[in-house]
Amino acid sequence: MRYLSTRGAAPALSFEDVLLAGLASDGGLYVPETLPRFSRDEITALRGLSYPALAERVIAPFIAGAVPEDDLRTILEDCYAVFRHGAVAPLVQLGPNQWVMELFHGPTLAFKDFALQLLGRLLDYILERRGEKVVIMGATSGDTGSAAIEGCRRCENVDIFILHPHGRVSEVQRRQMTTVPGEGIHNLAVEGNFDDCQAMVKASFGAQGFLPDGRRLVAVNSINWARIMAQVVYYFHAALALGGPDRPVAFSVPTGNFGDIFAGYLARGMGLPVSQLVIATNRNDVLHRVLTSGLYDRQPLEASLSPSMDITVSSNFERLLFDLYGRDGETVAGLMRAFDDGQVQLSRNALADARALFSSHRVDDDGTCAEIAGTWAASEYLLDPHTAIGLAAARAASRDPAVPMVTLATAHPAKFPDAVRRAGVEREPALPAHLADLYDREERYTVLPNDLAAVQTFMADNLRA
Ligand SMILES: Cc1ncc(COP(=O)(O)O)c(C=O)c1O
Ligand SMILES: N[C@@H](CCOP(=O)(O)O)C(=O)O
Repeated sequence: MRYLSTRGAAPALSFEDVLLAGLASDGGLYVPETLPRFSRDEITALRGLSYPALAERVIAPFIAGAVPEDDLRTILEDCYAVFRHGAVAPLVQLGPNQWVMELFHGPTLAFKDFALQLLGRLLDYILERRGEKVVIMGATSGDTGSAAIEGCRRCENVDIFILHPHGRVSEVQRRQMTTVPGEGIHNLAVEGNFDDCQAMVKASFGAQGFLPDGRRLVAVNSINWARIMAQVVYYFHAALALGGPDRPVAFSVPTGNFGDIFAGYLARGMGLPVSQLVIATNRNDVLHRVLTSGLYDRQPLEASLSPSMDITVSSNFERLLFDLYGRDGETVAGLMRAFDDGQVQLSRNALADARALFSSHRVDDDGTCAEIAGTWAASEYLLDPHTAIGLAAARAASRDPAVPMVTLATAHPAKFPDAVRRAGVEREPALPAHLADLYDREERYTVLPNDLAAVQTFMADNLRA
């Protein structure tokens, strides 16, 4: 299996090199040259497998022998053993054919653990084999940061630098990142927003000369292909649990960087009968606007009750554009240049194809609170604000009522107690036991100006030997 850059001008790489590369040297994102395809019988044969065994079957074609079978099995078993629910990703029914898949039973209480537990272990394994040290640089609007730190903190061969927008993540999210002890772990609170942090990460991948000793950056954001690959698995898990492949399943996905829903798009491309993919956005609705009008444009970022989705430059949309434009890297590079300058108008064909693949819905803060309150009143089920957006979009979507609709529950409500309170729900969401003393732990982070040179200087000065 080889991986191609969406901008067509970087060399094709193997899985191992893609894992370590993050962003392609031409600024593009890596995607597999061909998508593995499972027949209906092959999907049927996946029924009843444990989560790690299912993960092994789904991702083995992408890893393509970079990790020997037995080692991959051990890695996957270790990854999902740390989840606090026997089903790993349990499904909860909230109404007729209305389900949520709880993706928040990992160590940091968000869906990011599914991929970052794996990414950390794969990195550890491969860096040890190569005898190499790397520098992890990531941007977070709240959840990727703690999941990356938790997934990678035991890796001997990495220093970790996570940029978050100062004052724009929830207190629980911040404490989850900043209370993890470790000499090689650095949290940088940037006086800007998530887009600024993400732009600094991408710029740094493009010019890594600021790092001493020829060290290289590795990405933990969903620009790293391994993140997306791991997220494909839970679409299979849900569909198989609800009667697939004999029955189609629909998904509603709270969306920001377009990584999670892109994994669903890939699952469909791999043969899973996915009848519908609903893009659920908050007020930062670039993806809803592009599907509505075809105009992919940059708008100012606004803070919302769902801070993890406060993103206006949606990285993985580029991976979809690559497919929508016939996998023509030069065209995608041109589109991304135009987007960087302000806006892109999708062609009539690309827009029609995008609309055939996805529907979309925008939910503002009032709609988020109404969904949290309504679901609590109807079912005594507590939603976090991101999942609430997904569920509100699932209810609003025009759909076949005979097809199960699964909303991805991307975070635990205890990460966002303020939003739950604002929704008028009196039940205080409790943190699980392993985080019960989170507010007593000592925090460590550095506030930096919204300035690339300041961030890069801090990184270079604080690398371990
Ligand atoms: C809780 C939560 N829900 C939804 C999302 C959106 O996921 P994606 O960026 O993959 O679209 C994020 C972060 O990205 C998140 O942290
Ligand atoms: N919502 C994310 C933002 C980063 O997205 P990623 O999936 O590309 O890592 C977060 O919580 O940090």
